[in-house]
Amino acid sequence: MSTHVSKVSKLLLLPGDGIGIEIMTEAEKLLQFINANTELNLELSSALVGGAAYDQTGTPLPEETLSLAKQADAVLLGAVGGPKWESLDISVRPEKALLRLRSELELFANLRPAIVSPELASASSLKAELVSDLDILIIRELTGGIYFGHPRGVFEEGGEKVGINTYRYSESEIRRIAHVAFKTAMTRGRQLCSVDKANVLEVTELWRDVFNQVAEEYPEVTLTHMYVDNAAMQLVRQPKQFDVVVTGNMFGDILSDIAAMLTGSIGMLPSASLDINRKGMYEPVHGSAPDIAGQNKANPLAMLLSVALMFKHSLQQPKYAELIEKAVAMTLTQGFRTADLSRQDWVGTAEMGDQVIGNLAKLLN
Ligand SMILES: NC(=O)C1=CN([C@@H]2O[C@H](COP(=O)(O)OP(=O)(O)OC[C@H]3O[C@@H](n4cnc5c(N)ncnc54)[C@H](O)[C@@H]3O)[C@@H](O)[C@H]2O)C=CC1
Ligand SMILES: CC(C)CC(=O)C(=O)O
Ligand SMILES: [Mg+2]
Repeated sequence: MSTHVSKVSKLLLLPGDGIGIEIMTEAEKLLQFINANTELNLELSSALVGGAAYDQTGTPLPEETLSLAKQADAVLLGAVGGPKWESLDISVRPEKALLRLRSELELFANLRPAIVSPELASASSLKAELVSDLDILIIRELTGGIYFGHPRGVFEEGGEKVGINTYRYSESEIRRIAHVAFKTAMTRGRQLCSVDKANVLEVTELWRDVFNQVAEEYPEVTLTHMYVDNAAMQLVRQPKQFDVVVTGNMFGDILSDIAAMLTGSIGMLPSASLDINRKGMYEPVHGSAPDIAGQNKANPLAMLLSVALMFKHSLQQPKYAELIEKAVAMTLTQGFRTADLSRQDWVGTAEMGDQVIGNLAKLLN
């Protein structure tokens, strides 16, 4: 009998709102299956975040949730927000909780892979030949830029209201994301495209200068620069020209939703948000999808692929990341599709999750 007891990994599950709850149910099923059928020892706990937390505690990010997140080895997040909380002041809206979590956990590096499996090339918004075997990675700076800069707010000025947000990056913030981007590019195709708006925004002129300086430390990587408006166009014109794309917080938010459609659906794009030690939070790129919430229609694959990223980056178990990715690919090859990927014969959120777990079971045997 084996006496080996593997280290306990403490995972915090934050379902949040809308379809966040449904897709997290599938992630939890997957994790419980792994716990019961492998040598891994995963300790799962859940906490409130977003609108659900606001309704129960009066704040979208209770101190208890933040403290559990800081103690966890990794955090999984579903999605936050929805029409119910849209009239609240921005300072207490569910989305603010997400920004604060990212900031408090210092998760400055957000990796958003857009990978097109051959089975889904026909589901893409582009012609299949433009996207088949596409594998690009968008790296988004996640704790700076216009979502965090000060001053911010709505002020009285000259007898009218003026709304202000500030696009701010320090040299050190740019340098640390640049190192992540260059190091990541070294592990892939060694092509790094930095996206900015340096023709009009001084902050991104600094961004470009710092990237050029850091590039000298990575001579094997080819660095190019592109303006964000062109990058948005190029992503849908010829996406395979990109390998790794790195950009600031808001540009990365927008470009990753565009990249999602190359894969067929925003329900396919996972993400990893990492701190300097690769401790992280893992969440799909999409939001709480109020239009389909509670209908068993959400695609859970972005969430399940985020679990795979967690095994790869925070738990140092690349074998399980690969197994989950394979189980997802098998499920697609078998023809299973949620409603976002197929007009007919689609399966619900729970059935899709069950199929992935069934395939994982086959791979483990
Ligand atoms: N990370 C997060 O928690 C995010 C939260 N939000 C919040 O979510 C709420 C809704 O935002 P929207 O702008 O509508 O963006 P969204 O990403 O929630 O939905 C956009 C569209 O994509 C569809 N969709 C999204 N995820 C899907 C999935 N897994 N399967 C199938 N279809 C899916 C939705 O049905 C909708 O038609 C807002 O309150 C917003 O602030 C938005 C983006 C990210
Ligand atoms: C609260 C938003 C910034 C969330 C979002 O749209 C994202 O992270 O992609
Ligand atoms: Mg977004």
